[in-house]
Amino acid sequence: MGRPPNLYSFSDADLAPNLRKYVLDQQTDALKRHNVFRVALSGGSLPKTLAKALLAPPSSDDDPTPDFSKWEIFYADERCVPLDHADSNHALLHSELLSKIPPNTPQPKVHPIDETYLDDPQEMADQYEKLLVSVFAARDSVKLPLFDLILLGCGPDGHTCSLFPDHPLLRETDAWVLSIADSPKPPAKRITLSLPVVLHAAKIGFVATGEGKKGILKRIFETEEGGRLPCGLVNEGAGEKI
Ligand SMILES: O=C1O[C@H](COP(=O)(O)O)[C@@H](O)[C@H](O)[C@H]1O
Repeated sequence: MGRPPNLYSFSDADLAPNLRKYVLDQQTDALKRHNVFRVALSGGSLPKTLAKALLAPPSSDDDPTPDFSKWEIFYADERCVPLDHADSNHALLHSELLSKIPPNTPQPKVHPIDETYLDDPQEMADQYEKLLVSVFAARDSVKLPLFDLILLGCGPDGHTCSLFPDHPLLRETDAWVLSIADSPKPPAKRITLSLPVVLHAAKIGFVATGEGKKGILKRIFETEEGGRLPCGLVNEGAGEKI
């Protein structure tokens, strides 16, 4: 078991500045380490919340700003749909955040899925894994990719990425990227980072907002069975890497 997670609770008004500080602190650390900030982002409610945090004007001259020219963005999970489809996590991030980064400023490098493989989730996962290998294991072979930050959502059933409760994918130990063709939440076909990849990240942050998340957070943190839900497994397994 890793370190117990830090839990923070904010009013709606305070979430954006605090999330901004958390993300930009990770940006600062990553840029000091290797002059690039490699993040994996979830879909669902996260892109909107993140956009609100990152696109706000700095509150003071000392407030760090996102240096998107140094960002490399990957997807923690993605649905096997076209990149402009309403169900696409990339489409969501694009409409909420990417499209709003001022065009006259340097843009992040974004790694969406390859649409060639929409009908073949396993091939899609293999291709995304190859992409991760080319980025994270270009010079040395590594057992797992080391993201500087993975930002996760928490579904009302305790799923995170596209790792669902009691699903056999939770037991996968080798692959970096997995496919799922029977997601209980539509669309059925998706790809997702594996649990070992998520747990290996330098920093992992869950962002859960709104009344609707109260019940599942209670289950995760206050019941024994909550520890076996995907979100609970991340909490149990994560530890400080850097
Ligand atoms: O299907 C998904 O759901 C989770 C949770 O979404 P939320 O709307 O409850 O925040 C999300 O993190 C994941 O990326 C997405 O594919």
